[in-house]
Amino acid sequence: MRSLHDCPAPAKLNLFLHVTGRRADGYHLLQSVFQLIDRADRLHFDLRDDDQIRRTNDVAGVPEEQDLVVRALRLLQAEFARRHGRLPPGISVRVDKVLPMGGGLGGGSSDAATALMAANALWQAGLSREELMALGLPLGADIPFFLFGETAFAEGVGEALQAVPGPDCWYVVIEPGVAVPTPAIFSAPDLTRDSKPVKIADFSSHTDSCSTVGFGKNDLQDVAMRLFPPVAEAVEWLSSHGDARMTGSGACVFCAFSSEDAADQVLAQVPGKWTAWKAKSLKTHPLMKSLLQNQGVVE
Ligand SMILES: C[C@@](CO)(OP(=O)(O)O)[C@H](O)COP(=O)(O)OP(=O)(O)OC[C@H]1O[C@@H](n2ccc(N)nc2=O)[C@H](O)[C@@H]1O
Ligand SMILES: Nc1ncnc2c1ncn2[C@@H]1O[C@H](COP(=O)(O)OP(=O)(O)O)[C@@H](O)[C@H]1O
Repeated sequence: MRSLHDCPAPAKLNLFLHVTGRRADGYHLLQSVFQLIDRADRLHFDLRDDDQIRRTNDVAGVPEEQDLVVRALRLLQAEFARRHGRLPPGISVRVDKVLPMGGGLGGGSSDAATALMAANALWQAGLSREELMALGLPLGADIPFFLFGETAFAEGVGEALQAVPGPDCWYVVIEPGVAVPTPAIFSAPDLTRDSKPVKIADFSSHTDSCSTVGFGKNDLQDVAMRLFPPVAEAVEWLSSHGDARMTGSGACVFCAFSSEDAADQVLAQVPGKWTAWKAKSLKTHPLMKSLLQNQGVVE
């Protein structure tokens, strides 16, 4: 197998996100439920005749050397060399972006996770899911979740993951048109940093219907709304249709619905100044069966 084309890198939503403390190194301790949804970037991988890792297309705002995909592939290539005493062939990768950057949808992290899964299969590198998660974590706190591949209750900085049944919902997502830089939110003096820890069972008892998906809150939302008024505007508008909240450190805002029709009705009313779309919750990562478990990889 020399190629893997059209590999999805799905987005995530943080159904709630609590900041419960701060580590000695300044990173914040979180509790969150990460939900995969069926809106995705698409990545295409081709083995090369040399040993270079190259991105073949332009991605606005992301130079090749900084792309999490390129950096993840180079990390895995070095790990392969450490284990096998030789470099595996290089990879040319094309990254077709659909997910907005700085949107709180985890696009960059998901791209990197998909790249790790694809290269692990193309090189037959044989790393386990846990080994890939450990390799990806230094590049981004959300990368382990995408490799975990199912709805997860996350703690720590997002690396301590436990599977949890998520609600089966349709989501309307609004892109407010700003990119929120994560550091700006975490460094704000008025950020809530002392939310009381919750238990998985507290969340699980709220997952039977989409109207009760509003367990907890997003502690990053008030700061994001203050610093980025378009986020506040989108939250206010969507709140008139349900329990609207921001995902991650923003900027995207979402609301859950129990049917596609209900989502369509709200989507049709979203003011034209915003990009908005609907997405369905995913129980598992679309590459989970084929790549992560190394079963029947499709070329
Ligand atoms: C908060 C989440 C929830 O999913 O937001 P999104 O990125 O998805 O919006 C993520 O955990 C974000 O993780 P990640 O995307 O790796 O954050 P980075 O951009 O590396 O973090 C930028 C900066 O934010 C601060 N930071 C980040 C994560 C964290 N748990 N505590 C922090 O204090 C640190 O100062 C860090 O240097
Ligand atoms: N492949 C990539 N896709 C998106 N962003 C990337 C990528 N590689 C690096 N980045 C950087 O990561 C930042 C965060 O992007 P992203 O993960 O999409 O947002 P968020 O963390 O808010 O969900 C971007 O602003 C960009 O500078």
